[in-house]
Amino acid sequence: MISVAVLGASGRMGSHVIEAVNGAPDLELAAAVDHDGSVADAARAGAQVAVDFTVPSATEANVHALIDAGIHAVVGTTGWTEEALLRVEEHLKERPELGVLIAPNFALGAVLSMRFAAAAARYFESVEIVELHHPDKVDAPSGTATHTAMGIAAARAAAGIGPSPDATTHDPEGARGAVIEGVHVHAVRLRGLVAHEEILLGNPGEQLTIRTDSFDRVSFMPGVLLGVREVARHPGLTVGLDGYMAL
Ligand SMILES: NC(=O)C1=CN([C@@H]2O[C@H](COP(=O)(O)OP(=O)(O)OC[C@H]3O[C@@H](n4cnc5c(N)ncnc54)[C@H](OP(=O)(O)O)[C@@H]3O)[C@@H](O)[C@H]2O)C=CC1
Ligand SMILES: O=C(O)C1=N[C@H](C(=O)O)C[C@H](O)C1
Repeated sequence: MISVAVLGASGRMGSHVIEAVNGAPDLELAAAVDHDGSVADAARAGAQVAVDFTVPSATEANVHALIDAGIHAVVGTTGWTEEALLRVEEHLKERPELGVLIAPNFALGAVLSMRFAAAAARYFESVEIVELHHPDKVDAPSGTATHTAMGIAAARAAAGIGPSPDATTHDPEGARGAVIEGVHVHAVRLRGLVAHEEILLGNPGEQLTIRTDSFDRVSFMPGVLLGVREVARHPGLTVGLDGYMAL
């Protein structure tokens, strides 16, 4: 049995994770921690792995506290910067036996979309991303879109491809969206949506669209459970669930 703590327990994701852990024969729920609790509660309860679905402003401190407490971490919370990831990597040197997985998206379709987009990006002149989410989401662009853009940018740089063509010289309202490593990202917030992303790739006379849709948060649970089961076997920092998959 793996003993699991859930941070952000009463949130939209945390409540699904609790249900998924309770339904898994090889996992047991050690602690459900919310805003008024802390990582110390997870440690006192003997958790081996903690799952964090909290808020961008809290997640880094949670991960450092989990490392100090000797608890493996599976993190879905978004908002991570390169500097914050480096700080976690540095901290893990003190506890080389621990694993930390930070995954911007646990839905298998989204994980595959990111891989497909990076593979396709070198064959198309233009690429842009549209992410679409429920209006209660606090961060934009989404962690998934940011990770997708970074993967695309890395693939294009490795292939020696420059930025997508764009004649825009006048955009006082920022209509061309955020630009992440040269890739334009557009964020839609709409009641009724859960989590969706389209990667649009264009060449003269053709377009490839890669689209992933999470219609329900149950879509994230197989990936979260994979992370919980695998994290202790992957010491150090892993960014992206694809690091645990045979892709
Ligand atoms: N990687 C993935 O596959 C996915 C990632 N996400 C990401 O997960 C995060 C959470 O999303 P979602 O569940 O929709 O958000 P919610 O706002 O529904 O849930 C966040 C929860 O965290 C609690 N919380 C805030 N601070 C702390 C803290 N310091 N310790 C413990 N709990 C805390 C909040 O409590 P209170 O309300 O009292 O402040 C709330 O219950 C977001 O960053 C989102 O982008 C979402 C879906 C999938
Ligand atoms: O807040 C959400 O809902 C989601 N957040 C993650 C992100 O920012 O990419 C993952 C998924 O898109 C749902």
